Amino acid sequence: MTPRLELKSVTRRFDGQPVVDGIDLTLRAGEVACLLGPSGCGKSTTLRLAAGVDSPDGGEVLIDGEVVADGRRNLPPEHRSIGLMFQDFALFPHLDVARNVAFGLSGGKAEQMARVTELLGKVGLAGYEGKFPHQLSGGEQQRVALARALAPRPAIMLMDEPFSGLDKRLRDGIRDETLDILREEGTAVLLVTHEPDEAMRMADKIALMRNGRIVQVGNPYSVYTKPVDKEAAAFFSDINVVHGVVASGSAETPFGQFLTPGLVDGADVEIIFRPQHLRLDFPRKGAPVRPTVEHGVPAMGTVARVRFVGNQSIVELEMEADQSIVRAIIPGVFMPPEGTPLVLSLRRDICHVFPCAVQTRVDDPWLHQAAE
Ligand SMILES: Nc1ncnc2c1ncn2[C@@H]1O[C@H](COP(=O)(O)OP(=O)(O)OP(=O)(O)O)[C@@H](O)[C@H]1O
Repeated sequence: MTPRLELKSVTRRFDGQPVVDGIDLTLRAGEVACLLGPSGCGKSTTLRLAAGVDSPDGGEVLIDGEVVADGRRNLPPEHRSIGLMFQDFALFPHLDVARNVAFGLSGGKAEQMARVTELLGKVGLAGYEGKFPHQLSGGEQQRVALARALAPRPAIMLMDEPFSGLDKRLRDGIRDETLDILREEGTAVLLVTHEPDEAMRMADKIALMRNGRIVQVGNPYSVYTKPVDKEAAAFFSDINVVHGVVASGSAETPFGQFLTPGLVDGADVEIIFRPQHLRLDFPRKGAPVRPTVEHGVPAMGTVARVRFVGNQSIVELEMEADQSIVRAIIPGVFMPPEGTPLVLSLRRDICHVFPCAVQTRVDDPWLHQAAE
């Protein structure tokens, strides 16, 4: 099936610097894709190139298989069958809700009003036709903006941080409703966000960006559980880092050995894991701490600090082996006193082994089997 939107090696430079640096991305009918990355990595510029409000220096933008921009020509946004929603969704203040929604519609008056009524119903604003933007809350304005963007039945909706102006409680609800409506309308969506939670919640596909490039693409589960590098792992949550040095195909750490195939002896590696994956147990008197295939070697640590944050407890521990600090997130209330000795264990299959920067990486960087 021809993708709805395709970016091929798209490049954009400002002042000679590549801000979008050879991006490849496809968006299929009905798909919701997120461009996710830190501030300044080039997400909005990529979206603007897809929209046609900016033109690429190199590469191609295709819509339904037709080249709409390639560095020489640039089809304007109004001819691309796209809907746009930006953070500053600016409704026309002097037009009522009905006329705001009908703004981009062609056809007869009755037909236009039928579509307006249909969409206002969908966004939960039936009967709001005659109100003006200043009479609406932020959330209601956002819904009108969505209805306006959807009115001409765009094949693609391009959204740039559209929910960031809304307060958090409102945001979650509107985000879900928006997604339901977009799916109902069958619109393909490219959404820009710097919030991993938002991307995980909304996207079928996440394209993680850094310095103008896409460093990883996949569904939320694979991007979260199989990060391509330490930065990709750290973008989604706090991480713990344990160091090791390669000797004969594995690295020794306080949690036992980790396999490091393809890395030369003497190479520094980092073993990455998320705090919610660290298991804590009280030591059993007289029972020795035994390694298992699944968990490797348990390590000893003592509680350095505990914070209770409502639905979970964050426990900082000092590792006995090297006095480094690791963090565990335990659901519910777990508040052992400072200085309590605990046994720390770690499932091998959720750890990621990466060589430290500047070394060459092997094919399967998230390798993590027990070496014992
Ligand atoms: N018209 C422009 N002229 C010069 N530099 C620009 C222009 N537009 C964007 N930039 C620069 O390009 C870089 C990427 O900007 P962009 O807005 O695409 O990033 P972003 O990932 O969307 O960031 P944010 O999440 O903060 O919106 C930034 O350093 C920005 O200053």
